[in-house]
Amino acid sequence: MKFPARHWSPNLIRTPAFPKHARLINTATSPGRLATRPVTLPSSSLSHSKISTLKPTISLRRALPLTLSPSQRQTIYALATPPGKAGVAVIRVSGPAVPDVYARIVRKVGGRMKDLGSSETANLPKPRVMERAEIVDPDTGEVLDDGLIVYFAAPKSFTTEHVLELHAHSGRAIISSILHSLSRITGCRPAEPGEFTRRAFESGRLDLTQVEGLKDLIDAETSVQRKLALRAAGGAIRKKYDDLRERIIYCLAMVEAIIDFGEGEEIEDGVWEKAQEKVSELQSEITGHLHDGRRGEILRNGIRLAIFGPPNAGKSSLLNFLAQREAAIVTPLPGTTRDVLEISLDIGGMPVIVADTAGLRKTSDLVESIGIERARAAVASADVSLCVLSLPDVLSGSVPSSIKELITPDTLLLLNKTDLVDDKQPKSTNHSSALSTSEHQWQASVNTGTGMKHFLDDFVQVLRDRFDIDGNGEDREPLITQARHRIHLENALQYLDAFMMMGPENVVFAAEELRYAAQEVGKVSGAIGVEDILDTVFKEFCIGK
Ligand SMILES: Nc1nc2c(ncn2[C@@H]2O[C@H](COP(=O)(O)OP(=O)(O)OP(=O)(O)O)[C@@H](O)[C@H]2O)c(=O)[nH]1
Ligand SMILES: [K+]
Ligand SMILES: [Mg+2]
Repeated sequence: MKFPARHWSPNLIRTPAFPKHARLINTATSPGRLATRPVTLPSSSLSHSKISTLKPTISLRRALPLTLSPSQRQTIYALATPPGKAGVAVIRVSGPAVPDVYARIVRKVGGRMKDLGSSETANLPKPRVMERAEIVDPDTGEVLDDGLIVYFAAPKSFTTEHVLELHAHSGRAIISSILHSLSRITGCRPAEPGEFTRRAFESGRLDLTQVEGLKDLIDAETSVQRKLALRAAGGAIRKKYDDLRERIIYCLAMVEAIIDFGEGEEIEDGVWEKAQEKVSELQSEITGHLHDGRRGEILRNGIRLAIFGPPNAGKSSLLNFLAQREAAIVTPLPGTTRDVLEISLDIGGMPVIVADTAGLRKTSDLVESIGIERARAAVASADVSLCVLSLPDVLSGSVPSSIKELITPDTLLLLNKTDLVDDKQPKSTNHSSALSTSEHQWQASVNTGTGMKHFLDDFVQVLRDRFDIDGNGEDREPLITQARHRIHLENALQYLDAFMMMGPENVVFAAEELRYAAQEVGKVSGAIGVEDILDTVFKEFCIGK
């Protein structure tokens, strides 16, 4: 079979914005879209075993969006700890002017006064060793604070540049005098939000999933979030995306071998089929990740739990019990709660955003009816819903059907006010088929506390099971923890789908699909440097990180 000459193929690429409707553009007139380098193949005939050593046209190395060489860069500084009165404040300085900064504003306690103003004569301290030092005004030599300093020599630092950390006492006047001193040293300027981390990324020390993990680690409020973030920051997620990308590139290498040599001529038959087989494996794997019930994203952002039910069932009382404070108004008047009240809680180590809602009933009150609409919307958008009913109402069959309709097998059901039932034995609610559909139900009394410990323990376990928190093993760890990852994986899948629809006669276009798929996966880790992705990721950071 003859294939078109391939020399034009790198110039013809499709705009990723329209994956379904191919549009060909020329990279010669649209520079920077896709860089490819030619395949170097051994001149002898190829066999399957040799294909694995092929160098495909996408570099496996991280594309560095570095624009300035380290020596051209400015030195940045920022307060790395929260501002305010505290024992210690850390001011971080990173960049080529660090030796100068050290020479001019650090003075060893008990040591000789240094020749202020000359970096040439600066004796930089031993890296990674904390030293007691005075921090002084660079012009007057006035002592600003007595603290500690630690120096990290390039490239063994977070940013891979020279880094100096000044550990001072955290007080407003001390911090501002040190920052002001730094501003007077040539080449130094205040850091932008996330700029230290951005330098770490640009130097290849961190990839984007690690950057996001770092941000999440700082923001983590529960142990589940911390574990998830630590895994990302440690590079476990990066490894998985790198692996996916390398496997796509392996398929691309096979397809490119066909383009260059033509099946049946110099390479064995069946290479096309082999590539299709591998791509189909990738398709189902990615589909599996996309159908993860948004576990990673939910655990990262918080499980949305909606409490709903008829008026006076004790929904707000339950919210207050979970929050351990009087967060919501509780009165004997039905229709007390009108708006959705959301509280973020740590429940059994999990981040849960609990929403208390207005009791559902027919009403002519305008405000209440808006509240009820919002309640329904909250239930519809929740990850987990918990229906509270009063047990006496259930036993007397007075639960309205409009509420029973909302109860599905996934709905958690708390039958409250057991204290109002004479016989304290748990009651069978089997006579109400709507209620028995719920797989998880408890009987308790929020007011007296009877049954509440059991409810809470069980409830935590249901959440842990539902979000697979105790599941062991790498495979159980969610791969997608950000909406951004999902978008890139969905795009990659579309390109793989497009590849699978092509026959060997379209081998050149098929290769392009794989190239795009690899590129999409690469965007997750930042292996493909796309400015707008970088800006979105880094703008979420605060200054000093
Ligand atoms: N006896 C008894 N009363 C309870 C129990 N739980 C809540 N109550 C009472 O039931 C009344 C209504 O409680 P709320 O928590 O305001 O009920 P709600 O479901 O939020 O009501 P709305 O906001 O009006 O829809 C209050 O007087 C509570 O003290 C319970 O376990 N036993
Ligand atoms: K009430
Ligand atoms: Mg209420």
